[in-house]
Parts: sequence; C-alpha cells; structure tokens
Amino acid sequence: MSGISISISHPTGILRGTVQLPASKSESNRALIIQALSPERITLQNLSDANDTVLLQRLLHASEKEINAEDAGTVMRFLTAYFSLTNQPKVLTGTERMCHRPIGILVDALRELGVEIKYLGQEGFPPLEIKGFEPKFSGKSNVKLRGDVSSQFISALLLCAPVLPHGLRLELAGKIASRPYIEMTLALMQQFGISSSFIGNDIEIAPKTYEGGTFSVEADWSAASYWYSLVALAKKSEILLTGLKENSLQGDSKVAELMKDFGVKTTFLKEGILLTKTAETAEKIAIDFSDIPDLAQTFAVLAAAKNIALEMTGLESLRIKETDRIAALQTELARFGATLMETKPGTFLVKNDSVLGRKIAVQTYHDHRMAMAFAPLALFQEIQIGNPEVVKKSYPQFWNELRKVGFVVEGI
Ligand SMILES: O=C(O)C1=C[C@@H](OP(=O)(O)O)[C@@H](O)[C@H](O)C1
Ligand SMILES: C=C(OP(=O)(O)O)C(=O)O
Repeated sequence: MSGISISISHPTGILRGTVQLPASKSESNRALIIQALSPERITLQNLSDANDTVLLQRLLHASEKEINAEDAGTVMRFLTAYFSLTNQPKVLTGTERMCHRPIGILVDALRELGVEIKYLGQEGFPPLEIKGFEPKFSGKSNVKLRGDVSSQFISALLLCAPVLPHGLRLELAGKIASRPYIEMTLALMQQFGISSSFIGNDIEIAPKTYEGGTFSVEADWSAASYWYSLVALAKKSEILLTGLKENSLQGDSKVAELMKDFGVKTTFLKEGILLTKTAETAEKIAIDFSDIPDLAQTFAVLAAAKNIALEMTGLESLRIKETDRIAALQTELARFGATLMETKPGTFLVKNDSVLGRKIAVQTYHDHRMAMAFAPLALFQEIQIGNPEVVKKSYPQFWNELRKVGFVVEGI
C-alpha cells in the first residue's frame, strides 16, 4: 500500500459509549451560501468542522482570482453558481479527481442565464473561468436541465435564484437523482424567507432577499451510518449519538429505518439517538440508493460482513463521486472474499463467500467514505486502512471517536 496507513482493532468487540458526530456538511454549506447572499445578519450555529465546510467558508471570502475547491463537490458546484450569478470573475479548479467530475450541465444552465464562462481544460469539466454575468431574461428566467446526474447542479442554481432579477424556474428533465438534497436546499431557503414550489419536475422561486435569522446545523446522518454499521457488527452494543433529530432535513436520516433489517434499533431521545443491537436481521434485502447515494458504501460493506444478500439499485452517481465508488467497492470487498456483482444493468448484488481471518489492508482512493465504511470490519480482525486522513473531508474526528469506544487505532 502506498502512503501512510493505520491499523485498527478492537480487543473485545463490545461497544458502549457516547459518540460525537460532525455537523452536517450539506446543511452547513447551503447555510454558508445563503449567509453570503443575504443583506441581513445570519447567525450560524454548530457549523461543521469538515474540510468541505471550512474550505467553503474560506473561499467565499477569498480575494484571490483563483479558487481551489479541492475535492469538495458542493464547494465546486455551489461556488460556480455563486460567483457566476453575483458577477465575480474567478477561475475555479480542484484536485485532479475534481477535474474529472462533470459540471457541464451546470455550466450550460448558467450560460443560458447569461453567464460568460469557459472551460480551461476539457469541455464539461473544471477548471473553469467565469468572465461575467449579464442577465438574459427580461421576465422569469426559465432553464431546462437534466436532473439525473447530480442534484448539486440544481441546488447550486436554486440557492442563487432569489438574487436573479425575476427569479427562476427550473424544469428538470428525466429522473431526479439525490432528490432529498434538493428538498433540503428548498427547506433551508424557506428558513430564511424564500418560498418555492416543487411540483412534478418543475421548481419555481420568486425574487426576494434572504431574511436574517439564526440557524443551528444538525449533526450529520451520513456520518451516523458508520456507527449503525459498528453497532450491527459488534458482539454487544449500545451507542448514543448526540445531535440528531427525528425530523431531519437530511435524506440520509432514512438510515434509521433501513438499519432495522440489519439488526439495529433506533430510539429517539432529547439529546440524540440511542442505537442498540437486536437479533432481528433479514437474509435478503433490496435497497434503491437513488435518494441516498452516500449510504451505499456503508450498506455494501455491512451486508458483506453480515452475510446478507443485498440487492442494490440507484447507484449511477457513485461512479462520479470522490472516486468510482463501484469499482473501489468491488476491489476492496474482494479482499474480504465478498463480491459486488452487476446481475443486470444497474442492479448490483453483494454476496459473501468466505470472509475474514487474514490481516487485510484496505485502500481508500481519496474517498472518506471508503475509509469509514470499511472501518467497522476491525471489530472482527485487525485491519489496515490506507491514507486515513481522507476522513477529514466530512468527519475529521472519526478515528478519535473510534478510540473512545475501545478501538486501538495505531499510526495516526
Ligand atoms: O448537495 C449535497 O450536499 C450533496 C448531494 C449529493 O450529491 P449528488 O447530488 O451529486 O448525488 C451527495 O452525494 C453529496 O455528498 C452531498
Ligand atoms: C459525494 C460526496 O461529496 P461531494 O460530492 O460534495 O464531493 C460525499 O460526501 O460522499
């Protein structure tokens, strides 16, 4: 394995304790854009310490022309729309991987609105140069764009829509991927006085300034998923995750319901949620991940470890995330004797044939979720994880929180 790696093990396999989650990076990054667009005072409480959020906060106010969004998808997409529609000439770039993550659908929509923007490398991908903005529409701006590639293009446009002279109407073509993230965007805009309508495939926003106010960011449900997996795989376990609410803006809160079949019970308390291991697990489960793509790795690894035949659909966007997550899962699950096989176009089956026993080294491919999804396997045996610092993208304290519940984490 190249780069540094850590070794993780757990002497007893019994987990008990209280765990601190990071705040939601998705909520934080939307709130930061709204704050930057509002003429009134907005106070944000419990912003995430994730690199994706720290980075956005810095870049929003950077005076330099060149903006480096690193590996953060929301930062790249939200800032492209923000700098464009507030008429700030900038060059936007990112990591090598970011320059292979598509952005053409957003750029086309911005051009239709009147933004002059050009590709500095390959057509359809960062780096980009924003030259200026002269609104094209004399009435309500109307843009049609594909909804099946990334919801981040849509959220990016929506967040800036109230500052357009006549508002915005988006017509989404095709299937809508990651829909709860669009709903989260609209719900957060509503908190600051912006109403919208989302009927069928059409979203409309009237022009209006964002109102001031205070917003407190909830803990991150995607990060919570790794704790569900840990609870499901431990010999005995009871874990309190603080800062999560039953009525969440985050679509990944669906994990609470989905994990029942994997043997985890969720009890909602005032301070958060209590996870307890139960004996009730299903043998065969089918999950459509179109609404919850960030949970796919958690469930793939968990199903393999629990020997549950999991049928996974709705994985299209996984190929354009921090890495090609389908390829990465296939390679790394194979080290544990498990497979992720495409049984018919778009349907993948996780199966486990042997598993566990040997000391195994997992590679992470610059993807925080690869590191965190495989970490629970350390409950069975010592495992090594390559480039453990990847977790800083969304959950910088992940390894320390594992230590708090008895994991031995060496090398970092
Ligand atoms: O808007 C957001 O905060 C996000 C949207 C999703 O991306 P896609 O819409 O590209 O699936 C998700 O995977 C990502 O982690 C965060
Ligand atoms: C896909 C992710 O993030 P982004 O697209 O914002 O880089 C993620 O956090 O899993």
